[in-house]
Amino acid sequence: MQVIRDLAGLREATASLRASGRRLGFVPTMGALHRGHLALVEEARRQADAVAVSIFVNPLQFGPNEDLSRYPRDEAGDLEKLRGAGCDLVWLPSVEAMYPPGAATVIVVGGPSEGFEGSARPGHFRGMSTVCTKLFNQTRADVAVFGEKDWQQLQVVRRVVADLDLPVRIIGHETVREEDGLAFSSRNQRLSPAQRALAPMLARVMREAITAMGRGAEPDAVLGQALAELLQAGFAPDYLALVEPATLRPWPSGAGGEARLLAAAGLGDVRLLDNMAAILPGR
Ligand SMILES: Nc1ncnc2c1ncn2[C@@H]1O[C@H](COP(=O)(O)OP(=O)(O)OP(=O)(O)O)[C@@H](O)[C@H]1O
Ligand SMILES: CC(C)(CO)[C@@H](O)C(=O)[O-]
Ligand code: BAL
Repeated sequence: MQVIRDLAGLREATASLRASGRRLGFVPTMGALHRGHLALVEEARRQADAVAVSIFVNPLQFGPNEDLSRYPRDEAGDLEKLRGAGCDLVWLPSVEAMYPPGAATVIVVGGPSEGFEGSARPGHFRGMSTVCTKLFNQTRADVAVFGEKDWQQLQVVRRVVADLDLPVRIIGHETVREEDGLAFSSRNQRLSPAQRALAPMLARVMREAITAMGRGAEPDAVLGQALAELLQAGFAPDYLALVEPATLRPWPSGAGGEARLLAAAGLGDVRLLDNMAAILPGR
């Protein structure tokens, strides 16, 4: 496994892969890797001949009062896990290499970046879209794999790639969960034992709401009740909303079909995200 820290080295390594006719799969991450990330690496291996993973905690997608300085980091552990997962190349750029003095271009996305995480974290999707566009250009990957755990992010990336005609195919991979249902997330490490014990309730309440709505219960009433349960249990819920899956527009009242239920809830200073498909019967 090659570990590359400078752009010239990356260009050389990816050019030699392409010269040998191999298709490159790519998994962008912010490190502190867990089983969710490793599932994306396996998916990239299925989709391509060689796999590159980037580890870069992107300052541009964190707001001034967010957890950039507290974001978990474990480079040695990550490299060990990636070796075991059969990754071919790890791209570890520095902040200075990614954003040299004078850098002044960002990607601003409308549509699916509006609302939800876009409202809670102003500038987040601009920073995420900018770094992903740069990473796609730096690696010249054929395929990139993203987790459905960050559903809105996945839709925003698809929008950027379509709108800017970027020559990379985006694949979404289903959310990987702990046995108790909690979606793996690097930030889970920052939950106290009591918060960690409570955290799976978010997924459970979402599943129960989806079952009730699937049986015809009125979504507003079901989601209102679910929010109240989360609040009562000690979460600070931000949203629990049914949306049209690709555009993230509000799901039309009374419509049937496959909606997406999106949720974000604070537990201490950790923001938990989750989402699930919801099949609605229509009225
Ligand atoms: N549980 C999971 N299942 C599937 N994909 C995941 C999971 N967790 C993260 N990913 C995906 O891994 C990629 C890198 O994500 P990132 O490094 O931010 O990890 P994370 O666990 O989402 O961290 P965070 O705590 O910042 O949410 C993203 O495409 C993300 O959606
Ligand atoms: C895609 C990403 C690596 C861009 O920094 C990040 O948003 C993430 O880890 O999901
Ligand atoms: N996992 C999404 C990236 C972020 O929270 O900044």
